[in-house]
Amino acid sequence: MTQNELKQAVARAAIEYVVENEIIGVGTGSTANFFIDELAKIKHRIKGAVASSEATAARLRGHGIEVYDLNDVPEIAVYIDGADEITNAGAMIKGGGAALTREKIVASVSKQFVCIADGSKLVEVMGKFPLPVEVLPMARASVTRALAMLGGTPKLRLKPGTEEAFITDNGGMIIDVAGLAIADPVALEQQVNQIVGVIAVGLFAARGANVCLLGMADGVKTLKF
Ligand SMILES: O=C(CO)[C@H](O)[C@H](O)COP(=O)(O)O
Repeated sequence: MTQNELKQAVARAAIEYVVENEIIGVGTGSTANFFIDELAKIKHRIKGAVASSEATAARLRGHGIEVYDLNDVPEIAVYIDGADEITNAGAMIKGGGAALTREKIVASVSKQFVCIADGSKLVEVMGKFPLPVEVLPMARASVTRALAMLGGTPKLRLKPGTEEAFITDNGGMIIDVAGLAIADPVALEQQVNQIVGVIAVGLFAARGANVCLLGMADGVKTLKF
């Protein structure tokens, strides 16, 4: 099976977690895109969705799914999103698609977080995937220095094919920190959150996943945390 087929399989399996007549939290990335395409098939069974990025909002609307402003939605029954890495305790690195801040906000008001990922994302210790940190542009240099003190190698994310900084949906920049072996994800999440100028860190540990649907060659494996 290709990686895309594994992603499609978990996207299909995630439909079982969709709560009828509710507003669904929807993540960002290629796996989330497969999920949106599956969600479109049952759109008459949901009220609508809250999107974690402009790209996700556009794809949802393209399928005729109503997109709600989070400010008008006090609580979300379930949030479904991918991950760049996930541990067998449900902690994740997210933000490869630069949507980490909105993803974290939507996840924070969701009763259940269902992570959908191909099996290659399951790791014992996170950090092989560079940790994304969204920062206010004026704090780019000071946050980079502070992140270097944590032992990794921070690097400003650039717009593909250019020397210009990548700008997020929120007007922030992303610093990717390579070379961290994350022994204590909750402690590191707290530490990075305390750096002045950080908008959000792509470590989802204090609030990790409740369920992970992992796409494996022999089928979808469900992990519950
Ligand atoms: O956190 C994310 C976007 O900010 C994605 O969930 C993560 O990057 C995984 O992406 P994909 O499903 O394309 O492998």
